[in-house]
Amino acid sequence: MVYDSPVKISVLFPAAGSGERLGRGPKAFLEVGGKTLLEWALEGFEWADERIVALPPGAGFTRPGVRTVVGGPTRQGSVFNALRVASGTLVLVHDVARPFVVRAAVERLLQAVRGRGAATLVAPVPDTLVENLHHEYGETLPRERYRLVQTPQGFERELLWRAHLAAQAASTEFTDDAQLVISLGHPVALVEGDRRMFKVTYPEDLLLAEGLAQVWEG
Ligand SMILES: Nc1ccn([C@@H]2O[C@H](COP(=O)(O)OP(=O)(O)OP(=O)(O)O)[C@@H](O)[C@H]2O)c(=O)n1
Ligand SMILES: C[C@](O)(CO)[C@H](O)COP(=O)(O)O
Repeated sequence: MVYDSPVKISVLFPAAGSGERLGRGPKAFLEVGGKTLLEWALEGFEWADERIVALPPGAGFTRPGVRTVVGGPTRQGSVFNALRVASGTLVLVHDVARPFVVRAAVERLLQAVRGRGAATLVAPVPDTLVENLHHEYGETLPRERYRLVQTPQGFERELLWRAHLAAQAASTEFTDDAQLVISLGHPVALVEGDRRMFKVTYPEDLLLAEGLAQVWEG
């Protein structure tokens, strides 16, 4: 897609998860390096025209220039609630569970979204990849064929909206927005991400995040 003039960009932040695998309550309000994960994620997109956060039900958060909505029971539901009030031509969706936002990776993503209409950051698989065969070493998979999916993911807003409406009509649930768009038959470009944009998922990830926060230069 070629855009004649600068386009409005909305960033949606699903932040309504319960953080079960971490076991410390909703992750959005956990602190690393003296800031909550939500604050880290928002700061990474301060340049955006519009930022919309889907909060856990009952949670309060106010910040000038940031809109909030109530999240849904699933990540997909939370993104849907934010998307329905978004007004940008392009929309990025970014997990607040990924506090470290690498600007160069986001720039690469935006360039792909402008050209292809849909793109996601991905990272290589660093280790040998093996099938778990009832707790025994199964078949090894050719890791160069696989990628770990990161966020942000970016889309033309109209395309993502149609994908969410179709999934809702079919009662299908996906773990990310790329799969929603693919289910409409639209390809999603893979763009080199950055391993620092890891998802804080398990307790030990908090230690890694704390260490990275100490040396983070934005
Ligand atoms: N109902 C939900 C579930 C998840 N999320 C968000 O989606 C992202 C996905 O990350 P994940 O690690 O799965 O977060 P949680 O769902 O909180 O973690 P867990 O699955 O361990 O409960 C997070 O930013 C999370 O806040 C959301 O907005 N609404
Ligand atoms: C969107 C995502 O971050 C891509 O890796 C991921 O799927 C979300 O986390 P979940 O644990 O699947 O909810």
